[in-house]
Amino acid sequence: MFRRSDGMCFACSPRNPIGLHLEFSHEGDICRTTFTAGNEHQGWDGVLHGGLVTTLLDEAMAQWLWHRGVAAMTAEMLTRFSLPVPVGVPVTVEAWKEGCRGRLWELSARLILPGGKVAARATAKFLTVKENG
Ligand SMILES: CCCCCCCCCCCC(=O)SCCNC(=O)CCNC(=O)[C@H](O)C(C)(C)COP(=O)(O)OP(=O)(O)OC[C@H]1O[C@@H](n2cnc3c(N)ncnc32)[C@H](O)[C@@H]1OP(=O)(O)O
Repeated sequence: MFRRSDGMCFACSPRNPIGLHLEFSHEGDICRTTFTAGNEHQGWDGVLHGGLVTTLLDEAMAQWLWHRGVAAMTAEMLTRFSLPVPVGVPVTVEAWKEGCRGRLWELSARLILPGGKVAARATAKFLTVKENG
């Protein structure tokens, strides 16, 4: 059993002082957010840390599910980093469903740079979990 978020989600809570403060919109089958990384988010100079690229993709997929009333946890995730993501520019992250079988959900996500190039892609499996409120 997992408790509902107490509002301190690192990725999406507006209350988390060190969080990413992501806000999501939903259009058809796509869940979308934008994010501009700061210097505090970099690994290599000027480049968003890969772990945070994965966080953005993971959260977008989780929010696709959450928006539809599905409480699920990431059980497996594969990320392909195709291009460095520069800090200081707004990037777009999109997620969508690939399939569902019982408790198992398969989703994909991508991170798009200004100009339209895809810098990272992910596929993930989520498992529905029980919430106790
Ligand atoms: C306010 C806004 C908030 C917004 C939303 C909240 C914020 C979201 C945050 C982003 C999302 C995250 O990062 S979540 C955090 C990162 N993830 C985690 O910490 C998860 C850690 N793992 C776990 O707790 C667990 O392994 C679970 C819950 C994922 C699954 O455990 P379980 O429920 O006991 O299920 P289990 O018996 O292991 O598996 C059930 C069935 O699924 C199969 N199965 C298990 N894993 C896989 C897999 N990767 N691929 C295929 N199949 C799998 C098993 O073989 C089994 O098949 P069969 O025997 O039935 O045939």
